[in-house]
Amino acid sequence: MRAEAILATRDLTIEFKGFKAVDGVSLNVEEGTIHALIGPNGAGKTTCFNLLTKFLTPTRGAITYKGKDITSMKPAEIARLGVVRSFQISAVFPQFTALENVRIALQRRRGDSFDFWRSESLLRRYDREARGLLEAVGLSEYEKTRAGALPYGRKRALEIATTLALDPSMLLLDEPLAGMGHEDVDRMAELIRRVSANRTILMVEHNLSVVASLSDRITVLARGKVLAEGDYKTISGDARVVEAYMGGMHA
Ligand SMILES: Nc1ncnc2c1ncn2[C@@H]1O[C@H](COP(=O)(O)OP(=O)(O)OP(=O)(O)O)[C@@H](O)[C@H]1O
Repeated sequence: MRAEAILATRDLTIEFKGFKAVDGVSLNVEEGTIHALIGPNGAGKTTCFNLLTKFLTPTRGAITYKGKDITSMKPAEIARLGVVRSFQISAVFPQFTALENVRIALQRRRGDSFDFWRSESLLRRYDREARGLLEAVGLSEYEKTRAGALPYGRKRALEIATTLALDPSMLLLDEPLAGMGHEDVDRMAELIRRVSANRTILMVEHNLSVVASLSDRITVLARGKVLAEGDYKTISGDARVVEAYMGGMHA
């Protein structure tokens, strides 16, 4: 039996001066799954992602989260509902340590004041939870390292930790593996799998082998439209998908 759609779009469309970058997309992301959005360059993945995360406003169509219409909400409003975009929203402060960054994110979730220079004792209360999150993303040994000094892959893991600090029920990941070497790719893929427990994940990702191993469901976009949808076996055996990727793939 199929799970319920937690995030859904209907006829989602955005036009830039008459050009439809996303054209009539209807998506159903099921609760508790890892759902990937893939497609050749220029397919409309980033634009679609920006629509879902409310960084762009659609020309037409609707987006619902848990049955609630979120089409005209702002990123901060959907974050309060539990839909959080990693990387862009979860800014990491380079001058603070990994532990401090997670503490600040926890403080933000609680809505405490930002004047952390005055409230060292208050922040100590978050230490235990922050350490737990650092451990969850494999960064325990880096807790005292300034975020700016972390190696690239570790920095992105820290971004995941600061996002998890907001306790999202749905995590939207924009190319989580971009720019990573093999070792970091494996580590991040494992991390995504781990944090997907009790959560829904939607990710735009170019690394097809990781998409294949992680995703429960994949939507293939091409020229702004949904070309195919299904598990990896289904979409990789679809001649239209193979054709759309020819010449445009960078996995
Ligand atoms: N603000 C904009 N104004 C005009 N055209 C845009 C705008 N944003 C995106 N486009 C166009 O929409 C199309 C889809 O772009 P988008 O970046 O969403 O594709 P993508 O699938 O994410 O590509 P890539 O894999 O290269 O990142 C492209 O042709 C792009 O040039």
